[in-house]
Amino acid sequence: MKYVIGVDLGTSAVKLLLVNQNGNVTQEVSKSYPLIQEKTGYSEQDPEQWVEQTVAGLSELLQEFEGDAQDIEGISFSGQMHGLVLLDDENQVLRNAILWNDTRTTPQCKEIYEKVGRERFIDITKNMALEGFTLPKILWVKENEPEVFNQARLFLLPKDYLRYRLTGQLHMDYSDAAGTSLLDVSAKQWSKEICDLLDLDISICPDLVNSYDDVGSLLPDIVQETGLAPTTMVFAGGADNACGAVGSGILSPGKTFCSIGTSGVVLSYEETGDKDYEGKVHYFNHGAPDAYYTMGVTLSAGHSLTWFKDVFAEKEDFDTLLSEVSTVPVGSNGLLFTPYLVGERTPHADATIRASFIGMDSSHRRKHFVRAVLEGITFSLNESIDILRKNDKQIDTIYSIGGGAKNKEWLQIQADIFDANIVKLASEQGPGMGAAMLAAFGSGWFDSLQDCANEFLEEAEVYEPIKENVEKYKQLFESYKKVYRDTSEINSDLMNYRS
Ligand SMILES: Nc1ncnc2c1ncn2[C@@H]1O[C@H](COP(=O)(O)OP(=O)(O)O)[C@@H](O)[C@H]1O
Ligand SMILES: O=C(CO)[C@@H](O)[C@H](O)COP(=O)(O)O
Repeated sequence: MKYVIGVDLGTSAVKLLLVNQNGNVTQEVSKSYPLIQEKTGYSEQDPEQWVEQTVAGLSELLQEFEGDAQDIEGISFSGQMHGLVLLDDENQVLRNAILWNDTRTTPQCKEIYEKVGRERFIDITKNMALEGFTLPKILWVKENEPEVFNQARLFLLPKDYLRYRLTGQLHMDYSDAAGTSLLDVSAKQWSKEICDLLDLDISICPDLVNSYDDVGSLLPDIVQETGLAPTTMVFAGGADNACGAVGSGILSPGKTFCSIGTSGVVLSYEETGDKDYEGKVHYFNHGAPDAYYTMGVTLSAGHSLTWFKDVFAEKEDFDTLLSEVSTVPVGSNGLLFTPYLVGERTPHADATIRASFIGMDSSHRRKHFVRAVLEGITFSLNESIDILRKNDKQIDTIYSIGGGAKNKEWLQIQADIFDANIVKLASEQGPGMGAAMLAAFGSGWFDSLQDCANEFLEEAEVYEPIKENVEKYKQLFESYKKVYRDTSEINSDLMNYRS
């Protein structure tokens, strides 16, 4: 039997999947690393920890692997998007990586619009200038840490740095490059115009490759440390959402997924890169050949539930915390939650907004808060679905992936709020599976990613919307949307009290 490995470099952990030629996940390893949050709005990680934990995870995987290491033909990567890794002329990391959920760069986003022009910027990058994206982070370092910036020769994204440390080769794939705000998304090339207008040397941008391209082999010391074979081919991989799309079969028009990980994403396949969504949703290059996708992002989706658990139920696991959700009625007895713990992206690009519980009543118990958190996260994702539907997308079936797809009640809540059939796949590890599929396709096992999806992906369960709940949620969604409008000014005042 032959195998491939999918490495998903997530925000909370790196997850490794060993997948055989039939698409079965035969081994899984997960290794976590911390976030570094020095101030409100800051979110960083030490790239060295990504490398250490991935190498440790690969060694563990290989120790337990009963086959011959040479049977593992390929490895590829899925990575948390947008994170800035700056390298000097000896390819040494210059500072901690600044991550996708770091929102310190509001002034730099303004500067981008001032110098490039909002319309022109969206025309080239197909996206708004958002705090989480990479370009404003580069400008922040340039302005705030000139001694660091002056040494910077190249920037990479998280999984590209990890791959560099495993292979010694420097590249970035199109799907991840699309999230930097420096790529001309339709033309698939770095934008010299944006670099020039912002006084950046275009040589800071790495060489571009396809997600399924063979980019070299493992370094001898990595082979030795992990037990992998030197013959294992390394494929570039892609942005976690592009890989999630591959790994849940979003490979043709009309297909949509909802992913609830640390962030939450609603993503839909696009055949071309030339539609005009005016930046209302993200519009990026796919991991599949010549394809694109649109998506809306809830910054704090699973993160809201994790936050609630850490603060109010530290010692419980998610299954215990969620065990009473089905005993709470639709609408959590009048308790509403908005998941803006770290600001928001879609539909409100707003780094200042913060979360709310509205409607607290002395009858409410912890279980009401838990259901309200699940409903609030799902309402937020429904705002993205709303935008896509208003742009003539037909969304009647949604593939649900990520940690949030582990809970049956939550899957039913998704079906009822989205008013769509929710399909849970046999593996909810979309991005890791997508990375493995890129390695399988790159290794020549299949003629196309679609053929690979036909072989690898299996629908496990379908959740249908319950009419009565759909109606109740439709009304509540209108109240949910008012919370942003009515709390944004208060939250902006409260900024003065945050440190
Ligand atoms: N058993 C569970 N039931 C419901 N939600 C869960 C469960 N386990 C984890 N989650 C949610 O999934 C999130 C993690 O999802 P994951 O896809 O692993 O994230 P990431 O790739 O961002 O690290 C957690 O933040 C949590 O909210
Ligand atoms: O910023 C985005 C997408 O634009 C996030 O989706 C990140 O890519 C990280 O996601 P997770 O760690 O939640 O998977």
